[in-house]
Amino acid sequence: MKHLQVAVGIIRNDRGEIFLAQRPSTSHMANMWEFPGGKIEANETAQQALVRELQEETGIEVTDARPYDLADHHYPDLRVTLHFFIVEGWQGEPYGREGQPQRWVEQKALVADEFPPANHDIVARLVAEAAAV
Ligand SMILES: Nc1nc2c([nH]c(=O)n2[C@@H]2O[C@H](COP(=O)(O)OP(=O)(O)OP(=O)(O)O)[C@@H](O)[C@H]2O)c(=O)[nH]1
Ligand SMILES: [Mg+2]
Repeated sequence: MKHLQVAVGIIRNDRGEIFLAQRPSTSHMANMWEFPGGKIEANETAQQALVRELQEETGIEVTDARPYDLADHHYPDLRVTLHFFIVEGWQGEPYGREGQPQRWVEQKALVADEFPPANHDIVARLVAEAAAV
């Protein structure tokens, strides 16, 4: 089975809101909400892929990102390892550069069911940490 390594950015602003994008209707996990990101190429570190993907998908230049968590998931047709980063420094203003709908959501108001199954534990962790503040 194909196994993808994926770099994913949890972009958080100073109001504690997180940037979400909607996956295209024709993609894997169509129409689900996601943290922007994409596949790590063979010649890249996870961090390099993160910077490149956020440039391509949201137009921002990442200046501060730190590793947050890893998630492994087996979809019926595909295995993914997601490398999550918390992104709290960037230049520019993120937007759906590939035309995808976007929204900012308070961290404590994230809803796991809106995300692909591979994200569920991470979303639960983010909500729990927001509630603990
Ligand atoms: N970007 C992103 N991908 C995720 C998340 N959760 C999750 O299961 N994935 C899965 O990770 C895989 C790769 O992500 P992707 O489709 O964004 O990759 P990419 O930007 O390189 O896509 P491309 O092939 O169109 O260039 C997909 O199968 C997608 O369903 C998430 O929160 N963000
Ligand atoms: Mg992507």
